Amino acid sequence: MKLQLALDSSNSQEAKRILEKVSDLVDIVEVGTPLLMKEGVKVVTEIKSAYPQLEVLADLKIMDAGDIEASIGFEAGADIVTVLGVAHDVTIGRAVNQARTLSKKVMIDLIAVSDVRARIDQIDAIAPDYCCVHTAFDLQDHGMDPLREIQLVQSALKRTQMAVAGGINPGILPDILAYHPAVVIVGGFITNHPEPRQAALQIKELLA
Ligand SMILES: O=C([C@H](O)CO)[C@H](O)[C@H](O)COP(=O)(O)O
Repeated sequence: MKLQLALDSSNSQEAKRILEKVSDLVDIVEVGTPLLMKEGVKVVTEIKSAYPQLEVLADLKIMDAGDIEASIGFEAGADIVTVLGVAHDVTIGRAVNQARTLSKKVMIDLIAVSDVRARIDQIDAIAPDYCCVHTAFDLQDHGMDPLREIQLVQSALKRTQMAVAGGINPGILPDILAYHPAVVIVGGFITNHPEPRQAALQIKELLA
């Protein structure tokens, strides 16, 4: 099981300071959407060259032009790019083809997919690398319970591995781990913690 650290700060200096403290504890570094929007894909290049041993994910949340936009992330140095599950199948397919050509990976983000039961089979048929059950930032204080969706997705996926994201902390993590996700994505619990390394160690202990 991999730990992905989501760097969602809109300031790359701050994001890099946190990464420096925990880089040995994580498997995948996510250059988050706010950071990409603010500073661009050059941050992906900078992080990949500073930490070549880590996988770097560019959270591009691609919605159209799957091959063109995936290439932008891959050419910047990303090992993985994200594509929205609400995008058309052809968009997902083009991003996945681009990833296959370059020996890279695609993670599909299920954020805002209304009928997950129906959509998950269609996405799995395209065989991206990961499919992420994602509780949106904006819904995290709305009492959302991701476990039903995690169970549904885990039981439906045949060709694709499951990732889980959105407000993950040590309170909910044991319940999530019961469904054996391939990737656990943690952002704010680590990055907003007064001691990010302590927070990451707490998560690592639970993953072990
Ligand atoms: O993808 C994310 C969100 O949509 C903002 O772009 C976050 O990286 C993801 O939710 C993980 O962060 P936390 O919810 O703070 O753990």
